[in-house]
Amino acid sequence: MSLKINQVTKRFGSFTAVDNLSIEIPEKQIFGFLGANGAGKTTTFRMILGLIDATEGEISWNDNPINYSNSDLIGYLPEERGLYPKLKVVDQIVYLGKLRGMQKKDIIHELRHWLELFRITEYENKKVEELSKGNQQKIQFISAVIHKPELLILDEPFSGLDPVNVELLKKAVVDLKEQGTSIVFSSHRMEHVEELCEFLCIMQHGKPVVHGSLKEIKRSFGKKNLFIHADFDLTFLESMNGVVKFKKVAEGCELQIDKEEVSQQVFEALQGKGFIRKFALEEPSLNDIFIEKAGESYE
Ligand SMILES: Nc1ncnc2c1ncn2[C@@H]1O[C@H](COP(=O)(O)OP(=O)(O)OP(=O)(O)O)[C@@H](O)[C@H]1O
Repeated sequence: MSLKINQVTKRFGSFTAVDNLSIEIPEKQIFGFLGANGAGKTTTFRMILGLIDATEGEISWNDNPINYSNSDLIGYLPEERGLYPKLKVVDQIVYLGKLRGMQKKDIIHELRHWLELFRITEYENKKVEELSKGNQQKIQFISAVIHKPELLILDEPFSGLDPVNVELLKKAVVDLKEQGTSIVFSSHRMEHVEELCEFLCIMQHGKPVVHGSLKEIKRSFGKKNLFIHADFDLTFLESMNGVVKFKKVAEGCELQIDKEEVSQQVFEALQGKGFIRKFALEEPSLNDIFIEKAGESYE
């Protein structure tokens, strides 16, 4: 079971928004779909959902094309949130659940479970417009998962949430994955992707520039980060061979080095110069990788 996007292109007139994209999204995983503004993420989501047609190529779920007969297997949190402001939360979710073919009593049961999980049981009978933006977003999330979809697509699920609510939603996403849901989500916040995703794809101008497992992507990037805190001036490291980036920070510096062995040379160069409080070699962050691979249009 997996989502297959096979040689998919989407053109709007002469503009190509998605350019011959082929990826397979593994089942029961959380897959990160990343890219700068305008890279083609939402367009891809809309094609997966069948809201717009691909100009070329096919998209399938478990080897079946996605159409009206199986679209209930998918849940979608759109980037442009859309709830009915005048409806009560309960009426809103019952309405959406019924559209998905559910019975009212099952919808209410599921809704109460989610309201409890999100700590907003008191809003069941409130109108959507009376809720804060963050709480409305939780209701929108509930509307995407109420029918227990096999595949859940979340477009920027954490935007506009405070840190406590980000954690609540992250936990909900991880729990759904553990229960067997396949999840694809887009985010501009690399730390969320790093924490949640085992697999990811970074898009640029409609094409994937990085694609695979997070571990493998980090390993193959080659460069590493070196964090040094010392009570003497470290500026001389900037011109060392193998040092790609140098950033001065309050307690020392952060270096990007082009291979692991350079850390040994840096270590030797520091000897006898004074007291070193920290010397740590770390994997590149996803943010480093994103900026190098897709940063051009992000800046
Ligand atoms: N209906 C449309 N007609 C014309 N161009 C469109 C249409 N929908 C999207 N585009 C263009 O396609 C490109 C990709 O847009 P898309 O919304 O998929 O990007 P995105 O990666 O989701 O960006 P963001 O991070 O800003 O949400 C953009 O240049 C956008 O202007």
